[in-house]
Amino acid sequence: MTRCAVFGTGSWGTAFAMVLADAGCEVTLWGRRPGVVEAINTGRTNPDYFPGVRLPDGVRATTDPAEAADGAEFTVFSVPSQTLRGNLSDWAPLLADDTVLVSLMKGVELGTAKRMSEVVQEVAKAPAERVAVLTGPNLAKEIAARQPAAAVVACPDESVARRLQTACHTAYFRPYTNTDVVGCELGGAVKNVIALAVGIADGMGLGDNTKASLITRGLAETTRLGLAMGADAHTFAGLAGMGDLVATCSSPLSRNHTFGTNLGRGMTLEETIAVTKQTAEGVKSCESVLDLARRYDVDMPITETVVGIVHDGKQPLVALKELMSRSAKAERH
Ligand SMILES: NC(=O)C1=CN([C@@H]2O[C@H](COP(=O)(O)OP(=O)(O)OC[C@H]3O[C@@H](n4cnc5c(N)ncnc54)[C@H](O)[C@@H]3O)[C@@H](O)[C@H]2O)C=CC1
Ligand SMILES: O=C(CO)COP(=O)(O)O
Repeated sequence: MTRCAVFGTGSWGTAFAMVLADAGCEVTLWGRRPGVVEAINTGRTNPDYFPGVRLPDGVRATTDPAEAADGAEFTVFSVPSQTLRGNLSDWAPLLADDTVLVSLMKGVELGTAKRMSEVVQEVAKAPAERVAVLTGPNLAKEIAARQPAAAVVACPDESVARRLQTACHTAYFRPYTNTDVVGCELGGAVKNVIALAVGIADGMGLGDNTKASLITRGLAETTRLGLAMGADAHTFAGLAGMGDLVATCSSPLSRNHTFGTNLGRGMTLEETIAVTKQTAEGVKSCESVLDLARRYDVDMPITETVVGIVHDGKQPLVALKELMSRSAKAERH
C-alpha cells in the first residue's frame, strides 16, 4: 500500500489526506496541536475544520514529524507559505532520499520571492524532478464533502506527476498532469491576490461586470508574469489558472475572497485579520507577487492596487478610481 505523509492538519491538509486515503493510500498527518491529533485518532474527525465529517480509516495523525515521515512515498506539505521554510528546516533531516515532495501551498515567499517548490528544493536539498505541486479549483470544504472536482499535479518529471496522479485519483477527485510547475504555482498564488480584489469589489457593492473584468484582467496579468518567468501560456487557461480563479473569486468559502469582502465593506486591516481564522495567503503574497513583477519588469496593476489597499492603507474607492483611470490600452500588449 502507498504510504503518504501530510504535514499540516489545517483545512487543505486534512481534506487532501482524505482524498489520498479514499484513493487507497495509508496516510499519516502531522499536526502541531496535540488536541487536534487526538481528535483525529480517537474521534475520527477534525473538529476545528470539518466538524461532523468522518475521516477515512486510512488516515491517522501524530505530533511526531519522524513518525509521519517514516516510509512515505509521497511527503505532502500544507502549512502557511510563509512558515514553510522554518518548518521544513526541522523536518528535512527526517525525509527519505527518494520520497516525492509535494506542495499544496498557494503562496510566494516574502523577501526571496520564491515559489513554494523552490523553497522545498532549497531546504530539503532535493532535485526539481523529485518536487511536485498540486493545485486547481479545490475549495477544501467541498473536497471534504466529496463533491466532484479536478486538479493539476505538476512536476518536471512527468512520470513522477503520473505516480502522484494515481495516488490521489478518486471517484470525485480527478487530477491531470502537467510539467509546467512555474505556471501552475503562479496560477495558484496570484489567483489569491485577484480574489482579494474581487472580494473588495463585492464588499463595495459592485456587480458581476466588475467581477468578470477583474478575473479576466487578473488572468492577463498572471499570464504576463508567467510568460516572463518561462511558464506555458496554456497553463493559465487551465485548472491552475482560469479554473482556480473562477472557484476562488466566486465562492464565499474562499478565505481570500472573504478577506477582501470585509475590507471592501469598510473594515480596517486589523479588524479583518482579527475575524480571519484560517490562512488567506494573498494578504502576504500580494507583496511577493508584486516583488516578482518588479524583478521581471511586468505590469501588474490589479496586484499593485491590492497591495495599496491591504498594506498602504489606500481607500478602496480611491484605489479603484486610479485603476480605472490608467491609460487606454490594447487588450493584448
Ligand atoms: N483551504 C483550501 O481550500 C485550500 C488551501 N490551499 C492552500 O493550502 C495551504 C494551507 O492552507 P489551509 O490548510 O487552507 O490553511 P489553514 O489555515 O486551514 O491551516 C494551516 C495549518 O498550518 C498550521 N500552522 C499555522 N502556522 C504554523 C506554523 N508556524 N508552523 C506549523 N504549522 C502551522 C495550522 O495549525 C493549520 O493546521 C495554503 O497555502 C493554501 O493556499 C490550497 C487549496 C485549497
Ligand atoms: O485555493 C483555494 C481553492 O482552490 C482556496 O482558496 P482560499 O485560500 O481563498 O480559501
